[in-house]
Amino acid sequence: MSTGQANNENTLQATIEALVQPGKGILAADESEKTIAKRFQSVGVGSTVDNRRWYRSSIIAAPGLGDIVSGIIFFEETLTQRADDGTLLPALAAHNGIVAGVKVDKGKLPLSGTVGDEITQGLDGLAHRLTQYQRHGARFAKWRNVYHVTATSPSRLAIASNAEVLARYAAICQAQGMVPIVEPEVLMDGDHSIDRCAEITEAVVHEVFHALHRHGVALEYMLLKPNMVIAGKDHLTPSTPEEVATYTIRCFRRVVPAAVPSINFLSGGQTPIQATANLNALNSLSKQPWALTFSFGRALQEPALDAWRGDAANEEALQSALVRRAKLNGKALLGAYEQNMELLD
Ligand SMILES: O=P(O)(O)OC[C@H]1O[C@](O)(COP(=O)(O)O)[C@@H](O)[C@@H]1O
Repeated sequence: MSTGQANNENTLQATIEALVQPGKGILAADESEKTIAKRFQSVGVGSTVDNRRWYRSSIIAAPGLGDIVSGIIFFEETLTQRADDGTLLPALAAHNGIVAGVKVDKGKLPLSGTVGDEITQGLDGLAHRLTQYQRHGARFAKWRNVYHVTATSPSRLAIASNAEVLARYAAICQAQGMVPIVEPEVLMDGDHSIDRCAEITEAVVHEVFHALHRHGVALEYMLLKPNMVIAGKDHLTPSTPEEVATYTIRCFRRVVPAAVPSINFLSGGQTPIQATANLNALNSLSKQPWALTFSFGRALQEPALDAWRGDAANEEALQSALVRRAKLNGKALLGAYEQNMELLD
């Protein structure tokens, strides 16, 4: 092994140790411009550069957040923004005991040759961008692929080509000393059953690990950010936490190698309470080879956005709503969350 490779491995290992800590998870605050505009609109706020800067600096600085959140995924723009007192936001995160990462994909496009499938773009120039992100303090990266579920989708082509792209991204990150978060998201949109979600998730994640192997990605130095196995939002009967836990664990035991240190679930449109209850059920089963934790976006931020509603005077309420939700998820990591905790302050 060359000295460069050994240095890289030491860097990757240090980042994994900072991110994968008992009782902690990751906060996803990397909404693209279109997505953050939707989230802000839901609480009557316009998505200006300064509103995004102010809101994100408030969540990053939330007192006590670092006790439950080991890392925050930033959107590119956030890396170079400053808090009101002039502190750069990655430095603010470090000050709160939190590692900064960054979303590096460039969104999705229709996948030619398919009906309704999409492919994520952003590989061109990625190595160069990573160097810049690292200079701004990012130590890990995230790339999201999406898979729509219908009776005939996703196609084999979508499963194969998205896996290839995700593996190339992960290999480029590791070569630069950045830990990749690998996110294949089987969407919850639709009326499909939990069995259909399990079938697709198993095929998708299996293909992703096959591609990661082909590209020589070291599984010890990556994190997986998948969907939970759950029925579609419009399915007649919603999945119970016990069903979600049983199906999810069965699926991932089949296709995720034990070398992966941690599975950090996305919330995917589950309500905050539902996501916490499901995470709790996942951690109530027998011990698994990987940590089972969160990398929630909406399920952590919804209460904070609601408390804020665009008024700076609500900063304390925003921050305490976020930390409260994070703490409830912290309980879920121990399998110690109970629904009546929602009523407590
Ligand atoms: O804005 P985009 O690129 O569509 O991403 C949407 C969001 O999906 C996530 O990957 C998962 O978020 P959720 O937990 O809200 O499903 C976030 O990291 C990201 O902000």
